[in-house]
Amino acid sequence: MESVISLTSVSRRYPRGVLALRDVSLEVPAGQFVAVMGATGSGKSTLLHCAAGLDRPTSGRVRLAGRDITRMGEARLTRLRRDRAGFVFQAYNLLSELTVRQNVALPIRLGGPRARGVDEVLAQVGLAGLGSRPVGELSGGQRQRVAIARALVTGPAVIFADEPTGALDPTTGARILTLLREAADRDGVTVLMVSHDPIAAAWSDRLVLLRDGSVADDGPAPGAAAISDRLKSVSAVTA
Ligand SMILES: Nc1ncnc2c1ncn2[C@@H]1O[C@H](COP(=O)(O)OP(=O)(O)OP(=O)(O)O)[C@@H](O)[C@H]1O
Repeated sequence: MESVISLTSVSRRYPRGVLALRDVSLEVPAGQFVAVMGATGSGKSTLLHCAAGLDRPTSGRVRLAGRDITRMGEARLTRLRRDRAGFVFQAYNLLSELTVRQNVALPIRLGGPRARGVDEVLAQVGLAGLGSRPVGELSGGQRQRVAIARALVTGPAVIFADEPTGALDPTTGARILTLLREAADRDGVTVLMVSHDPIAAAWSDRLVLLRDGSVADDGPAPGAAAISDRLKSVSAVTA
């Protein structure tokens, strides 16, 4: 089966010469939950942005949900992201004056597919009673659940998550990770998550470790303690 995320020999050089990704290849099948880790500056966010079509590689090829996005025009790319991808970032990216229900319905208001009912996804993330509350009144964990509900409402092929639990306490973070795990297991959504936290990464199926913009290790995710050791060994070589 074709990969939902496919990077072939992707490199990304920023202005002023920083080579943030070096010849990265990655194939992620449907329903796989992948954690990307590495020292600060190793290229994690750049990898996620290139995979999601939020940034363009300097060389190499990117496919997303079966489409070659390497040279796709901005308008088509925006529609593809809207229709096939969900985003859960640390800063939530929610509109705090709008209600929970309005935030979740936003991708549909913007023309995305109405794959799921708003109330149905709110129930799935445990926010059934909070639909009419302004997002500005919610806790961090509740806001992140709104972000996940909003990501799920269009029935995406993939969810891109950048430090989704970075601002949350461990218990609240575990609830968010349970929801991402469920999206992969129950709905077959592919999840690509960047995280600094070995405990968060231990929820994934597969761990990709970056070092200086290259894939240093790629395999089944072990437990949190082993992830922490691997991360240290990968980061130590850089230092
Ligand atoms: N817009 C940009 N312009 C120039 N250089 C950039 C830009 N964004 C990132 N970089 C550089 O590219 C490299 C990789 O950055 P990236 O943000 O992908 O790393 P990261 O692993 O996500 O880091 P962190 O864990 O600190 O978020 C770093 O050296 C960074 O300074």
